[in-house]
Amino acid sequence: MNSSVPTPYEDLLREVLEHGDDKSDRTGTGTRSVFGRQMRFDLKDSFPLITTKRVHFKSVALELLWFLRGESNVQWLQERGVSIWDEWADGDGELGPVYGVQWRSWPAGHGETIDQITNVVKSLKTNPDSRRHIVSAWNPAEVDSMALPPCHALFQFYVKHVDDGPDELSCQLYQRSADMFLGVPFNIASYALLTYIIAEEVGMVPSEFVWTGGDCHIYSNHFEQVKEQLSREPYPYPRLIIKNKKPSLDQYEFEDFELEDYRHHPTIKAPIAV
Ligand SMILES: Nc1nc(=O)c2c([nH]1)NC[C@@H]1CN(c3ccc(C(=O)N[C@@H](CCC(=O)O)C(=O)O)cc3)CN21
Ligand SMILES: O=c1ccn([C@H]2C[C@H](O)[C@@H](COP(=O)(O)O)O2)c(=O)[nH]1
Repeated sequence: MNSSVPTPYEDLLREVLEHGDDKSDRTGTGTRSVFGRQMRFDLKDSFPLITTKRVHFKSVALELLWFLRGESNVQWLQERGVSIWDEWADGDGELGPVYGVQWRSWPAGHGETIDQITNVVKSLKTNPDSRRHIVSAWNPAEVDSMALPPCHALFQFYVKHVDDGPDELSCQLYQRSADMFLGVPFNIASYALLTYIIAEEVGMVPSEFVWTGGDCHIYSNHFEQVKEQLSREPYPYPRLIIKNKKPSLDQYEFEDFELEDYRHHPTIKAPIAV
């Protein structure tokens, strides 16, 4: 491995493969798993898009924009060529009250809803030192009506003040269940991008993304793919530029983001466990 490039993702992937416990799971596929791990990614000079295989950034970005628009129907994604949620949707493309709904319109009773994203942006601007910059997708009253209960369940922002410079914004995610090969590279890039977008919105600069995982697993039908991936030399991460600031978070489009110098190894295909 190239020692100058930090590889928290590949290190955890190797740990799960070599030291995880074999375990059955809901999908009937079988996994190897460890519980409770953390990875940290610097967002200051680079963007953590995994390089040891190709990660389709367009799908990541469009999925995040779909969350930020409060959507719960896969039609919006399908119209843009993204099919990653198709297996879980019903005949009308509906997923139930998943991420976007909980982020933007958490039902609060009496017909009222809570827009957690607007609230967290407001709290970052008006009370940066608060320890309550939290967004939760885990709504116990609604979990049973979701096509899949949220895996990336809760996140928190943190602001660091710097002499002679803009405030720095960090984000930590709690992911209760982590498909290390297919899901996690998407999840890391998605929350890194969210941190860039929120930082832009509140006039700060992105600092660090901290990923905390509960059940971190590799599906048994991904073992060969993981071995291939771990035989590869990682490249330095790319950089991300937000080309235009939008007046509102749900107005961003894929074309507003530019990935620079994404050098990566080839795609590795794998079946998704449904
Ligand atoms: N078992 C499982 N793992 C997941 O990661 C996952 C779920 N289920 N269910 C809900 C969402 C859907 N997610 C997905 C679904 C598909 C891919 C996938 O097939 N990725 C391919 C191609 C991506 C593309 O063409 O855009 C990959 O090679 O990364 C990734 C994440 C993440 N989530
Ligand atoms: O963003 C996501 C969404 C899903 N996953 C994975 C984690 C698990 O392998 C499955 C969900 O199954 P559960 O039985 O509900 O835990 O999907 C992910 O890694 N990232």
